[in-house]
Amino acid sequence: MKMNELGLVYFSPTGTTRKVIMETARNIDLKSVSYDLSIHKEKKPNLHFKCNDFVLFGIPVYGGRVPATFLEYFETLKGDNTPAALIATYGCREYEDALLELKNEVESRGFKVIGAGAFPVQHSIVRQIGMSRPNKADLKVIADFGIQLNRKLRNAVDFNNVDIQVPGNNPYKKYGTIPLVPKTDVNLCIECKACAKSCPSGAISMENPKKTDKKKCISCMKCVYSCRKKARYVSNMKLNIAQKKLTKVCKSDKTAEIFM
Ligand SMILES: Cc1cc2nc3c(=O)[nH]c(=O)nc-3n(C[C@H](O)[C@H](O)[C@H](O)COP(=O)(O)O)c2cc1C
Repeated sequence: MKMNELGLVYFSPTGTTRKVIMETARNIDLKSVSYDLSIHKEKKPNLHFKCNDFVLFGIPVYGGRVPATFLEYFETLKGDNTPAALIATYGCREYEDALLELKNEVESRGFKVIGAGAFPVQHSIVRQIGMSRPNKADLKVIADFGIQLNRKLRNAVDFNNVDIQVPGNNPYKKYGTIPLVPKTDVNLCIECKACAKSCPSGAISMENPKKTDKKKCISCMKCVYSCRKKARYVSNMKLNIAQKKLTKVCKSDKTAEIFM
């Protein structure tokens, strides 16, 4: 099949999903165009792809699901029987219904899923879990995923008979609320507004970046990671509770699962 362009459509508040998607893309022989949907946009970009494009969709798993904020951008997403592959990164607990939900969402908008991968990585809330993952060995597995996709694209005449199965249940898990809204240390904050500009859900006030709308915050931790003054933080008490809970259910040595 003569292919055109590689579209990278992803949500990556703390950068891990981006790392995984880039490593995959590096092994696909197509010119790529990135759509980072983890930056709040009042106006949604038109995400229209042709039948000979290839699209990699990348998400972090939130509560066993696709982040709802990412799906808001799907209003303007359209494929034309466009081949696509899915990447879900997760913090070594479980990815539950996330891959199945992502597959159903993209296929209902004109894409044909030809491969998928679930990759355990460092947990963005409790960083001791899966610390420093993806590591060297993980990156090798991720690169190999890209190589397999590239081979599939080169060898196929069409993808009509491809039927990738991924784990998960439908109805999906209910979205839970995570009571971890980062705060601002007013003594460290210099009001540079970097957090407000980069918040994926527009929860931080542009006029007063020390103010966070608790209802809009999705606890993605982007503001905590991106504040150069380290003024954004989650209270130690709440973090300790999360750490205790998550340490029991996460396994830092989980391995990647590839569906081809
Ligand atoms: C709000 C929230 C919910 C999460 N839920 C899960 C989960 O259900 N299972 C899991 O294993 N990891 C979970 N994680 C960890 C992330 O999936 C993981 O750290 C991911 O790689 C972060 O991606 P990013 O660096 O691209 O933002 C969650 C993280 C956040 C912030």
